[in-house]
Amino acid sequence: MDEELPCAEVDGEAYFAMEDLGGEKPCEESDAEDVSCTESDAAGDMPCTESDAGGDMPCAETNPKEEAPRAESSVEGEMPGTDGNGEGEMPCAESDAKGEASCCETDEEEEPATEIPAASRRMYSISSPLRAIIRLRRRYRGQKKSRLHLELPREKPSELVHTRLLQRQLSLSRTGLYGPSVSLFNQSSFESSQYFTFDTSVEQCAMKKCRRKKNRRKSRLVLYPDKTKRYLPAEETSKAKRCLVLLIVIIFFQILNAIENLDDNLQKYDLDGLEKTMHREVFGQKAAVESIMELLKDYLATHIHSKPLVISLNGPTGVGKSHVGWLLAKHFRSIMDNDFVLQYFVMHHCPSGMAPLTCEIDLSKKISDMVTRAEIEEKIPLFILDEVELMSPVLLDTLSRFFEPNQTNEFLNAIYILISNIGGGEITKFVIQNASAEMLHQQRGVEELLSIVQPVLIDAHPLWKSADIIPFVLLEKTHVINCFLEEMRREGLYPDQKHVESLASQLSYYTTEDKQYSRMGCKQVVAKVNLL
Ligand SMILES: Nc1ncnc2c1ncn2[C@@H]1O[C@H](COP(=O)(O)OP(=O)(O)OP(=O)(O)O)[C@@H](O)[C@H]1O
Repeated sequence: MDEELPCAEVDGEAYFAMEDLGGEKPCEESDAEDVSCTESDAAGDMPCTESDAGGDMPCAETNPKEEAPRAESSVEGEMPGTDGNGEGEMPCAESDAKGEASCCETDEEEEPATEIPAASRRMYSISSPLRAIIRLRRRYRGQKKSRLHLELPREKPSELVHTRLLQRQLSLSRTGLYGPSVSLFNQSSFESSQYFTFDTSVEQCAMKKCRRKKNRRKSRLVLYPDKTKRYLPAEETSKAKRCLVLLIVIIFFQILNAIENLDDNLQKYDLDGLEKTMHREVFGQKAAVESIMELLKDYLATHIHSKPLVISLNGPTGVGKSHVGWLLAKHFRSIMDNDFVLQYFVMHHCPSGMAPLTCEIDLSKKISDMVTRAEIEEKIPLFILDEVELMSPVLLDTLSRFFEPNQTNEFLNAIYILISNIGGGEITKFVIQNASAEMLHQQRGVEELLSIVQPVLIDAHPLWKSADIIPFVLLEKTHVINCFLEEMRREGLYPDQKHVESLASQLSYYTTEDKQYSRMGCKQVVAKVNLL
């Protein structure tokens, strides 16, 4: 028993220790130790006997795939020679009976007959309970090994082998079964061999995993720095901001409403219709008509003004100033009531025999009453003052006070049309001198003409400083013919072209190189037609 017990304890470890020392030691070498071979067979988890049976498998082949089933079979007690032989007999006999390539059967065939009985005898000499303990211990170790494989599933097969070899080396060195030389060898090889590196790598791997986890936690902390809030700031509702937005919206709608009101005013006064009428019935004064309509459109676009609109129609006699006055009065009377249009003729309303103070009071009363009524009804009154050149300086002064901007609103919302032939001589001279040039009917010519006429008017009275001056130019012969045709149609006469031309030729003209300008305009046309 002294020799058998160590053998029983050594079991698989002794065998693996020999493998480690010898590298790939064939089974015959391990079989040289009878006990180890027999125990391996008895346990059924040692591959050495199989390699012996095959004769070509090295003993170092510790294929886990082959070990696992053997361990299971041992646990289940299906190993031949133990469970099959219930009396504790060697499994070899039953294995032979079944015809299976059992390990012991192979040993018996290959090993000398003298050695087999000795080994069998030693094994048989161990009592059945002891062998059962040995078997249980081996099964437990086998299960432990298989558990180790499951714990390291990603390791490569070669690395697994090295790991197991290292574990067994350490086990051997602890037990001291192979003496101090073996322990020393294992210790030195463990310290200097490549296995140490591998083993360390396993630990490093575990360390790296731990570090990775720590890093992950740190990275999460980085996402939420200490001085940063970890929640979205609550939106503060500012009342001032709401009020500002409301104010902007109100202003926007007021602007929109004002724009619509502008269109409403233009439609209310039908300025487009007025413009068409003016272009149709006023001859030779295209620039003047356009200027008048532009001023009216600008002023009548809104009801709020800083000063009244004062338009001064100036030009020589008979060119259509009063005619335009009549057309404006007719149009605005058709749009508004007669109460908001005043035509003031100086020779008629303030004759030469009347006291200037009376004319002043009368004119002031007429204007004040009309603007007051117009303000109540939100309308803009129109004052057409003709023959202004005949007004006394006192009346002009009175009139000028109504043009000032520092007044109440009702006086600011009014249109004054001043008709006079003041500056007519300067306009006639300018037109004759520039007859050949086309600038007369262009903006540049109008501006130049204004620069001549305006000083003359302001010199006559300062009220023209606040007036928009519209110069009426001389009418050409073709315009005079049109005046005849229009007047004959108005009187119901047949407009014979040759007759009209002969009538027009009876008037006097300013003759230039290629044009004829009527000296009296169309003033004599009415009288000539009345003679027909
Ligand atoms: N440009 C014109 N287009 C159409 N008709 C005109 C034109 N000019 C004058 N007439 C006709 O001649 C008549 C007299 O013209 P109007 O009274 O307008 O002249 P005026 O410029 O006012 O001259 P005055 O300064 O002497 O009063 C008008 O009744 C009108 O029929």
